[in-house]
Amino acid sequence: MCSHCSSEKQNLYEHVQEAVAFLKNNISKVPTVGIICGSGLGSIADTLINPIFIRYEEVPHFPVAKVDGHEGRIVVGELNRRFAICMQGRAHYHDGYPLWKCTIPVRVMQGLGITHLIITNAVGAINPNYEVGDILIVKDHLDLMGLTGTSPISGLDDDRLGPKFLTVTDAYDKEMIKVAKLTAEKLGITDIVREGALTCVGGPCFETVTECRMLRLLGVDAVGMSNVPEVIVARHCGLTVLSFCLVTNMGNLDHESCEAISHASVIDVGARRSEVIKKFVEGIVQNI
Ligand SMILES: O=P(O)(O)O[C@@H]1C[C@H](O)[C@@H](CO)O1
Ligand SMILES: Nc1nc2[nH]cnc2c(=O)[nH]1
Repeated sequence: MCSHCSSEKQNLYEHVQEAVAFLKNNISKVPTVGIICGSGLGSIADTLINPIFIRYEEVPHFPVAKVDGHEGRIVVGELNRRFAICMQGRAHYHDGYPLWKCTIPVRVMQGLGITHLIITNAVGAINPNYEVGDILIVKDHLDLMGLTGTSPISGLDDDRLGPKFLTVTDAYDKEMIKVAKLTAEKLGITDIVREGALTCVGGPCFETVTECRMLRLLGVDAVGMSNVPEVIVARHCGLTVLSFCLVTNMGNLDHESCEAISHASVIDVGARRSEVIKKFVEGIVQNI
């Protein structure tokens, strides 16, 4: 790690407080719900009434989103009689940020007052029974990055940020999952809603056939390049979490039928599902 990054990491708590103080000066009310929008899912923020926009670049110590289709701004506003804060886009590990930095927005939202966080992302399906356009409610994860030494909470050594060791077997809140499933029933979309296990890889390469087959053997249903580290940090700072993914492509499990995956097609699937996803999030927020 460069000396600049290590001093930034050592001062993470203070930096989060500075970002919180900056945003408190720009936001009139305390948000209670946070939402992180994945690739192609930025339109979730359009559901907020009387929105205020703040670009990530303006917020001290915030990591800046670098991927196309990630607007890179905070949107705050009313959502179903709640005051919500939405991250319209995120920074990824493959953008060159360490995971403790990618996840600063989670800590900042907690510092502002949210209690519940909805984390979304785009994923490739590893479970061959899934289909493009499905919504996957995450009930567990395989933290490949953490298992191999790249956890967003390693080396923080600051009790003010959270405990040194963390249980994540209960990370995916059962009540929130129940609310999400009930919302799917009310919307009549249970045929496209799945429940399963997610893994996050560093990217930015989409997986090869051999990699997808390995992930299938490891028992995951979908693979993405985000979400899991944010869930870990959200639990580290005591938030109640719901995580769901949009299946934007099938993982390639077979050399013969192998298809190229592009970021443009990922965004396109998100755009095509945007109305359903917006109603899904609105319904969930109404019932938490
Ligand atoms: O922000 P998410 O994780 O949804 O972004 C996904 C993963 C890669 O950054 C990109 C691939 O298309 O979209
Ligand atoms: N790792 C990974 N991330 C994705 N995000 C959207 N599709 C994919 C995929 O196939 N693999």
